[in-house]
Amino acid sequence: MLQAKDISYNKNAFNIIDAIDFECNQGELIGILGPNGAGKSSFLSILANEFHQKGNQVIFKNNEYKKWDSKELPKHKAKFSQNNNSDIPLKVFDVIMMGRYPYFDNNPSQDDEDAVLYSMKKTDTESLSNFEYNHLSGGEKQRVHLARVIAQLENRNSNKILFLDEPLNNLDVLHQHNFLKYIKEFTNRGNSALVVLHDLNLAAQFTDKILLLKKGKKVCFDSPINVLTQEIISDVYNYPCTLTTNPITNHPLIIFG
Ligand SMILES: Nc1ncnc2c1ncn2[C@@H]1O[C@H](COP(=O)(O)OP(=O)(O)OP(=O)(O)O)[C@@H](O)[C@H]1O
Repeated sequence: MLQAKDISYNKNAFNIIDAIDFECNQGELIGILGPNGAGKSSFLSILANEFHQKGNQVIFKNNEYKKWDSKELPKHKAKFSQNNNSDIPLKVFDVIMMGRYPYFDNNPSQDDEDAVLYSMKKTDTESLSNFEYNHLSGGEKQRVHLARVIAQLENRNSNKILFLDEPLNNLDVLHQHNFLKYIKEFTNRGNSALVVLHDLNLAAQFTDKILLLKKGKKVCFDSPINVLTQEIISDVYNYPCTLTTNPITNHPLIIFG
């Protein structure tokens, strides 16, 4: 559903992304991992059509982005970015409703209201609905923006894609797990998700494949069991680690130190 070939990105003669091939199939939850500065956010932005460079070609559902109708595209793909505006003088409900702007001109329909209610339920933000967004804690603000992107893709289209850049920042353990469970449910319905993560153990538990980056280059792109090895992880992160098996989930469990 998403193909990218030979993707590069340079700024000020610095190779941020260096000739990466990438493919995401329908229904996959792919983790993008790597140390600080590896190029994860930049690569996600290229795949999501936010950063452009001549020669890069990204095909989404058999079409280049430029061939898509600009009003239709936001109903098939949504992106959660790391740096969301932290000062929005609106109630929480209205901030989440921003995700529905592609669907209406002046007044939201019942479908739009339902999509907001659904996304609030999935992010545990229902009780915040009437609160001033600006008064929320960091983790609550994060959940509101996650609700906004969930609401954006709440429609009858099939084969949708979510781009999530560090969606778990500021979330406590309950909300981290609940959000990833929701993303798994979303991909199990035939949609796809690309998620930049720093927590390797959550990546081991929830993703189908991991793209591991270092200094703008692809180190490997494979199933978690093949990527999360002691040799690869201690080398890429430049820190010693031990691999064992999570006794509850049976997924790889990485212990650093
Ligand atoms: N406009 C720019 N000009 C020069 N360098 C840039 C620019 N944008 C990003 N970079 C550099 O590109 C590299 C990759 O940045 P990016 O944000 O994609 O990394 P990341 O893997 O997401 O990092 P982190 O885990 O710290 O969020 C960094 O070294 C960053 O300093």
